[in-house]
Amino acid sequence: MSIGCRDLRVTSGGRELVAVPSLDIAAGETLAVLGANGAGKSTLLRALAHLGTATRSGTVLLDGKAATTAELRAAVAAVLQRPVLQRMTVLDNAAAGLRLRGVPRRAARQRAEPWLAALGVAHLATRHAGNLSGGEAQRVALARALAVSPRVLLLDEPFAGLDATSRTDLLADLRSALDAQNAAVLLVTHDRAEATALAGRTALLVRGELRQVGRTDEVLDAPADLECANLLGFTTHLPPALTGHDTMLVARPERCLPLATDRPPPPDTIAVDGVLRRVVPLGGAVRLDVDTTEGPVTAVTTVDTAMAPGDPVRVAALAAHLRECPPVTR
Ligand SMILES: Nc1ncnc2c1ncn2[C@@H]1O[C@H](COP(=O)(O)OP(=O)(O)OP(=O)(O)O)[C@@H](O)[C@H]1O
Repeated sequence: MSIGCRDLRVTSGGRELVAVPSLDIAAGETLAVLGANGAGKSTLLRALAHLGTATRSGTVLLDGKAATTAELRAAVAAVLQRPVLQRMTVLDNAAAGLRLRGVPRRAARQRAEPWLAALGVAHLATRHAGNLSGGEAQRVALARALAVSPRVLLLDEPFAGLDATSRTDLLADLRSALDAQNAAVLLVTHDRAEATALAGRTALLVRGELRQVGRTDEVLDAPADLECANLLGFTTHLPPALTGHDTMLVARPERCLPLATDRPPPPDTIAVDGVLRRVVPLGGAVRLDVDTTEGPVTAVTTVDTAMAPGDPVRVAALAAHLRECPPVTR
C-alpha cells in the first residue's frame, strides 16, 4: 500500500509548522525525511498518521484515495522517538500491536517472536520491559511495529541515542526486516548515513518545507540551495568574490585541503587564501577554521599540517568535489 499527502499543512498558534504540497511513498519503498532539529520532521510524520494536537489541513492518501483516521489506524504502525513500552514482558510488548488488532494472545506471541529474533533481542523475550537499555527498548519497539506486518511504517529517529556499533547493527537488522515486508516506509532522521543505509529516496525538510526530493545518492550529492548544503554537510562555502565564479561553490570540509600559501595549488583545484583562526581536534583528524576576506571557510584533514593560528593558509578543493549552489530564495 502507498501513502501520500496533498496540501498537508500543520499550524499551531498561528505558526505554520509544516507545509507539504505533495508527497508519495510507494509500497515497498523507504523514503527518508532529513532535516535539522526543529525542521518539522516529527510534525510531518504525525500529520501523516493523523496523530498529534496541532491543527492539520489537507489530505492523507492511502493507495491514492483520501484516508480516514480509522483507515490510517488500521494501515499504519509508527515507532516514535523514545518508544514507550508497557509494564509486561518483552515478548508481550512485541505482541501488543497484534493484540490491539484482535489477535488472540497465544497467536500474537507466536507471530511476534520471530521479529524479536530478526531484531536481535529474542534472548530478552521473558525479561520485564522496564529493565531494558535504551537500545534494547528501540529494538523491541521496532519488533512490535513490524510484527503487525503494517502496510505503512513510520519511523521517527529509531536509532537516536544508540552507540555507533549498536546503530550499525540495528540498521542492518532493520534493512533485512524491511526487505521481508512490502510496507511503504517513512524514516525521519537527521543522519545522512541512516538515509543512505535504508532509503532509496530522500526528502530534505527545511523550516517545514520540502526543498528537495529524489534518489538518496543524488540528493545527498547535489544540494539545491545553501540551507540544503548545510544540512548535507557541504559547509565550506566559497563565495564568488573569492573564486571569481558566478555562483557560490560549496564543498564538504573533509574534501578541502589546507596548504601553505607559498605552495601552488594542485591542478584542477579551486583555492582561496586566508588566515588560520583555530585548529579543532576531531579525533583522528583536525578541522582548520580559516578566515578569508569574505568570511570563514573550513577544511578537515588527517595530515599533520603543523600550522598554527595566525598562519596564512590556502584552502583548495578539487573542482570535482565542488558544487554550485544558488542562494536561498524564500
Ligand atoms: N503541538 C505543537 N504545538 C506547537 N508547536 C509545535 C508542536 N509540535 C511541534 N512544534 C514545533 O514545531 C517545530 C517542529 O518540531 P518537530 O518536532 O516536528 O521538529 P523535528 O524536525 O522533528 O525536530 P527534532 O530533530 O529536534 O526532533 C518546532 O519548532 C516545535 O517546537
